[in-house]
Amino acid sequence: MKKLYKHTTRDIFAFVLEDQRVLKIENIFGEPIEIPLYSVFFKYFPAEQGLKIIAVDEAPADVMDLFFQVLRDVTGQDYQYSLGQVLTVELSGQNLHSETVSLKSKAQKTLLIATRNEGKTREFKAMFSQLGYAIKNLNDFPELPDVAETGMTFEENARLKAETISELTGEMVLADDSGLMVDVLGGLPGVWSARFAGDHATDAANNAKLLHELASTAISPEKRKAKFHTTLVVAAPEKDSLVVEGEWPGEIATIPKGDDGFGYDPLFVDEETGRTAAQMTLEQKNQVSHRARALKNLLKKWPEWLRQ
Ligand SMILES: O=c1[nH]c(=O)c2ncn([C@@H]3O[C@H](COP(=O)(O)OP(=O)(O)OP(=O)(O)O)[C@@H](O)[C@H]3O)c2[nH]1
Ligand SMILES: [Mg+2]
Repeated sequence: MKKLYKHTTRDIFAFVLEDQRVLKIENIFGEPIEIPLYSVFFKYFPAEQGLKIIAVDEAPADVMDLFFQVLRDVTGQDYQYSLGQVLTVELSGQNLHSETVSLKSKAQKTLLIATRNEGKTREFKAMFSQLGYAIKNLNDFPELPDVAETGMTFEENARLKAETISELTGEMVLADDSGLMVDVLGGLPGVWSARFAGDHATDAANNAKLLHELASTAISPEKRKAKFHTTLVVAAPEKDSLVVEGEWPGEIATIPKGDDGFGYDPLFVDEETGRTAAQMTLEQKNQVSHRARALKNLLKKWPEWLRQ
């Protein structure tokens, strides 16, 4: 039996079920779906014996309704869902036709991030693997130039990095410009975070300078309020770039704590938990960080932007 679920407003989309098993997911032309549009929302990870579907929250309500209709048919279970939640559904091997395996390679995409910072890249790799994307950075392309960060704002610098590399490669490119903003320093080091203690400064030198700057002026915790900021820009040929932001509130510790992370992580205390970012695992930091929040905002807008 072949069952067609036709999307009400986007008629390129259909889910095809055979004998109540997920046989394949294809568009109305019978082609396997490999467009990234909804793969951002619904990701199919064939586990060894089954299929794991992760639905990220920001799909339009009518798409979610369709998705749940399919899930109910396939599993016989009623899944509850609320906005802001990430839903993971695992279907057992017997429910699946082996053809689903080919979906993975079709859906697997690579995204180039215009950064040479391996700390950022590690975080993006973990976040994007949830969405079925592999990540490359500029260290994988030694022939590509360093883009000078001559802007005065995070957005200007992120645009410079994303748009320059996209023009040179002809590919869609994501760039991150981020930094630490300390209240009592009027938002510094800000866009100069990587260069606070001078060009090519080490993380240790930047951290030492920050502690030095705060030593006399900011004794009490209220005076040490700060936030991490990220601006993400996605650039692609012939498109206006997509720009989103994310912020993480906290304060600056008086001594470094923790060994994980990079940059100012040992000095940045998360407002909620009182732990420094370097005392968090990668997974914990990726739940709350400025970068994670910016990515969440990106996912809200990305599919619509890709369709334009
Ligand atoms: O402790 C930290 N945890 C973080 O999560 C974080 N995110 C940013 N930063 C700091 O801000 C600079 C960004 O500057 P930035 O965006 O120009 O990046 P970058 O120069 O290191 O690499 P690139 O992406 O430009 O190649 C970085 O170097 C760090 O000092 C962080 N510090
Ligand atoms: Mg930089």
